[in-house]
Amino acid sequence: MSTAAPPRPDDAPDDVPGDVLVVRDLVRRYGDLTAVDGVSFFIAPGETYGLLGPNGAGKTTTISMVAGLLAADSGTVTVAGRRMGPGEVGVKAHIGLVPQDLAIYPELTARENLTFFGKLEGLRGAALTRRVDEVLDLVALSDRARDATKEFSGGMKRRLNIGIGLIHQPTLLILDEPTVGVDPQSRNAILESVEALSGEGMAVLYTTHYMEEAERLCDRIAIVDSGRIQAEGTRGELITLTGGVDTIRLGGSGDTARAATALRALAPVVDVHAERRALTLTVHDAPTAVAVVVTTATTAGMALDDVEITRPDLESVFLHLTGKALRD
Ligand SMILES: Nc1ncnc2c1ncn2[C@@H]1O[C@H](COP(=O)(O)OP(=O)(O)OP(=O)(O)O)[C@@H](O)[C@H]1O
Repeated sequence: MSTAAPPRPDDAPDDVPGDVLVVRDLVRRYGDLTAVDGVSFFIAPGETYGLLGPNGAGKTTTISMVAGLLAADSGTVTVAGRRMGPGEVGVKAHIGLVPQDLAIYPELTARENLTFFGKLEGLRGAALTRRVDEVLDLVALSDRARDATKEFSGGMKRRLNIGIGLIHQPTLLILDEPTVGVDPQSRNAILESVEALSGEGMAVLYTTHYMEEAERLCDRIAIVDSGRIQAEGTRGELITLTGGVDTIRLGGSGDTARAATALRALAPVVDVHAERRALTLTVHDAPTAVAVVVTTATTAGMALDDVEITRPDLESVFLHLTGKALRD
């Protein structure tokens, strides 16, 4: 299905000194399955980088290797200039990992949980209290700080889980599908927290299978499938891979055949598909072209009752690159 060449294949990333994370040629096999198959990317300070792909694409396996929880079969991970390797405690101190599974104590309050994990990270006294307050604020749980977390909603527990990952002020925050199964209010709070952290200069590695989240949060996005980065870039760069054409659907009655002929002659129009009561056009830059399209169709004798513009999104990019839908 894929026709366009990906802008950045899995060869060496064009990282620069000062990048928070540099991943080169990571490979991880489980028996015959290559779960991660030569993944390379980098993240600059203040950048949010997304791994967008369906379940089983290899996202969790990749971040487990980045966080030093899982050994790679080959490839390297460098965080804040230091190579991840066995026993590399110094490197791990730069990383805040927020796993999919919750790691909180239900009998403790939110504040007690954060204090406990803060102590594990070596924080004490006033610095610890100050950091716990900051984190409670960041994940929007200040007003529930004294409540036992067993009473929290799933979304609030997720937010606390993120707070725990942040307690030691990591340079790199890794979030593994942090909004799966949470209520819309918590989801929004999570997305706002990530935006705030990024605004403060934190580098974020964000995995998701939600296109909308990748589009909203990520400066650059890697489209991941079958253990490989199929394409990488900004949202705009990725969308050009689909050919960059939009769709305008004209619904109505009248002389659709004559309208189709007139529309085909317009410069922005790539193709016209005619049905009895509708025309579907592929066009360049639909928002600009729509006025002349409507005028031309009307002048040719079509009475319009509906005009709909569809622009390609990351879902279209994924489909274009892999031949599959992002969500089954
Ligand atoms: N411990 C393991 N043993 C065997 N196979 C595994 C193991 N962990 C992951 N896999 C396989 O590796 C592939 C990638 O899994 P991974 O969890 O990294 O994907 P993912 O993109 O994070 O998806 P999900 O969001 O569902 O976790 C899948 O085919 C999965 O079944």
